[in-house]
Amino acid sequence: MPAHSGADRLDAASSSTQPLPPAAPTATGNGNANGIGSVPMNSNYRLRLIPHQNHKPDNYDDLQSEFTPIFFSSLERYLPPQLLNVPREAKYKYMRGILRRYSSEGDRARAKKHKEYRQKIISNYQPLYRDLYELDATTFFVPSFIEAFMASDSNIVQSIKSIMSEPAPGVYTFNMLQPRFCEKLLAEVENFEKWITETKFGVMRPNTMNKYGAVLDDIGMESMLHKLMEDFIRHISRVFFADVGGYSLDSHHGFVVQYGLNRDVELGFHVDDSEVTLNVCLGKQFSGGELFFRGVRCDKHVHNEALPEEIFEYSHVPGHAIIHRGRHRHGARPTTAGSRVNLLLWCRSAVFRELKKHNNGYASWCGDCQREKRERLIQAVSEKKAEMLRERVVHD
Ligand SMILES: O=C(O)CCC(=O)C(=O)O
Ligand SMILES: [Fe+2]
Repeated sequence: MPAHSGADRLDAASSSTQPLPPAAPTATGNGNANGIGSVPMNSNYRLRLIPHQNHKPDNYDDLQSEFTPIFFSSLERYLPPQLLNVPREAKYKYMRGILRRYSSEGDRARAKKHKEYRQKIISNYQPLYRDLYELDATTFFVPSFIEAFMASDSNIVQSIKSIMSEPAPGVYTFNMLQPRFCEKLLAEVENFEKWITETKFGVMRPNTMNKYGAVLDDIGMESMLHKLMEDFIRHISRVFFADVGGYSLDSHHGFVVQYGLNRDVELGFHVDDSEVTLNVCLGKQFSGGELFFRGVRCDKHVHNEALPEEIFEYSHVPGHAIIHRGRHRHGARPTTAGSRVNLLLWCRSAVFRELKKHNNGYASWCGDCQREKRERLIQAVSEKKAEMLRERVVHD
């Protein structure tokens, strides 16, 4: 059964990063640490289930490894306490041992190819604005966004809530990016597109649903976007999305999508390969392009009809962000005039994915799982009641 009628194609909405259904691991090798970092592994290699939140990991950018450096800085927080402060080389060897042990030959070959692909871009593409490649909160973000994260530990939840609107359950919006930052990022993306055309470079698009768009992680923005996730998005996730990993977000897929004349027109109905998705409109001027939402569902219920109260439409505003669970079914209406470019950050949690494997098919965040559970409870209560009544009749 289609998720809802009309032109939305939940079943056709496949992407290299998220065929639907079933949710599949990323095919782009872009930093998904699935299956690692969450459980004791064997007597030689152990990781903690809960990360050391206050530990500041080392930087592994300069190491020549078959794995992306961000894997190591993410994984470091899960090291056993006695390994947290040993020399970087020792931590690196330990973590590389884990990664080698728990990744298949195929995974490693794909990761190696992807690394070479990135290397090719980074050594040939000349960025337009180098200052975009390192996170600088004061030039990237509007003051209200920065201030919300400066509150003390005891006030941070209230402070984050104070800049958010919740126009529909589980969908939050807030002002985030400065106009000048949006302009520069748009120009950088245009510059990259120009380079692709001139050099005829065989670029990989963010997913198979887009013919246009660029993976920002591939052009050198991976560590900047990782910092965005670690320093800001994880805190938001802790407040609003505790049921899908909360603060444990530890890897991401960062990209832009482009719509308009000679670009993509719309985006079919889908779910993201993420626990939490941040979507920020960069501009420029456009008509249409609204996001439509149809409720949060697990794999088992992903094609079920939406309830009327789950139907929600959102109009993008340049500079403003929308954040939602990756499993919140959605799509984008046609951009009917002008040009629209959005920045997407699909944030993932290895711990959440590991724990999800053991949830016996019940997803607390899925609207239909919740309804089924409620119905089972009501059924059980009424059976108990009937039994008690029968007993009373016998007694009387
Ligand atoms: O066009 C948009 O704003 C939505 C993009 C989106 O949902 C995605 O890339 O996963
Ligand atoms: Fe999406």
